[in-house]
Amino acid sequence: MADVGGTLAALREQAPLVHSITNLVGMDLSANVLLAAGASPLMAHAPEEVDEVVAAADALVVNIGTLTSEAVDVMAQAAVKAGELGMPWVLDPVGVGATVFRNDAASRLAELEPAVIRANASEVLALAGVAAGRAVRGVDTSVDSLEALDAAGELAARCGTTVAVTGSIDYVTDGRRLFAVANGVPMMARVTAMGCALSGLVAACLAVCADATEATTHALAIYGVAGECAAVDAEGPGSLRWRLLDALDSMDKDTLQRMASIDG
Ligand SMILES: Nc1ncnc2c1ncn2[C@@H]1O[C@H](COP(=O)(O)OP(=O)(O)O)[C@@H](O)[C@H]1O
Ligand SMILES: Cc1ncsc1CCOP(=O)(O)O
Ligand SMILES: [Mg+2]
Repeated sequence: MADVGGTLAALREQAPLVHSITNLVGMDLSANVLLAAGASPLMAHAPEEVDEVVAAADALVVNIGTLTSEAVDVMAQAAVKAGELGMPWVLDPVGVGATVFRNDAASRLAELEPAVIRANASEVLALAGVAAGRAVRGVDTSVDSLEALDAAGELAARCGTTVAVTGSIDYVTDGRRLFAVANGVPMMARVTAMGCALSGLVAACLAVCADATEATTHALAIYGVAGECAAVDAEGPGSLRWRLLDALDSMDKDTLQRMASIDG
């Protein structure tokens, strides 16, 4: 595997433009995480401009968190255009399993060949179709990431994509290779849109690292290490949120290499 410090350096050197079609809750944090990591965010949702923005961007993230039927069509339009241009894109299927509408939208988008699907464990189980008997009530996971490991592998093989299931340990698999990232702190799950913003960072890393599974693993490690640095002086979720932005901004390569815990 390429080194994680090299991916952070490439982010800062190349400042990839990341087109985000994301939810109303997560837009602000997503844009700020991208900026702090060295990338350049652009949130654009209008069908009239989506093709142009995709053409200008280096990567795309599509997130179904606050969905409307118009938004699903725009997301599909952007994903198809990205596919035509060979540009990598990330699907974040927020809350899949909670409603039929979300299930249909997530399945439709997953068929459009995202380079990466990044989700929590409940969402991976639901999207893989192995969540029978487990009610999904909202956007937060009710199970540990390890419980979704097999489902992640099946989903990756079925969709021909890389799947990242995040949680206490993050797992990244393309159905063949498997990496485990043991960074991050539990309090990250108490800040809304932490996962959404992470999906944007995964897209940014895809733009600077050709191997989608390695790029994703590096994004998770960079974010998890930032979370750990932020947690040192955080008094609660509010200060963790802003401290994470500062930690991303000031992260140095040696600290990242020393703290990154990647197995596989
Ligand atoms: N219990 C935990 N311990 C360490 N890190 C965690 C924990 N729960 C979530 N995280 C981290 O929080 C970030 C968001 O992941 P997650 O909470 O799974 O996504 P979502 O917000 O989409 O549910 C990831 O970097 C993940 O590693
Ligand atoms: C609370 C909420 N409701 C719809 S989208 C959203 C944000 C979810 O963010 P994350 O999946 O990163 O926790
Ligand atoms: Mg989420």
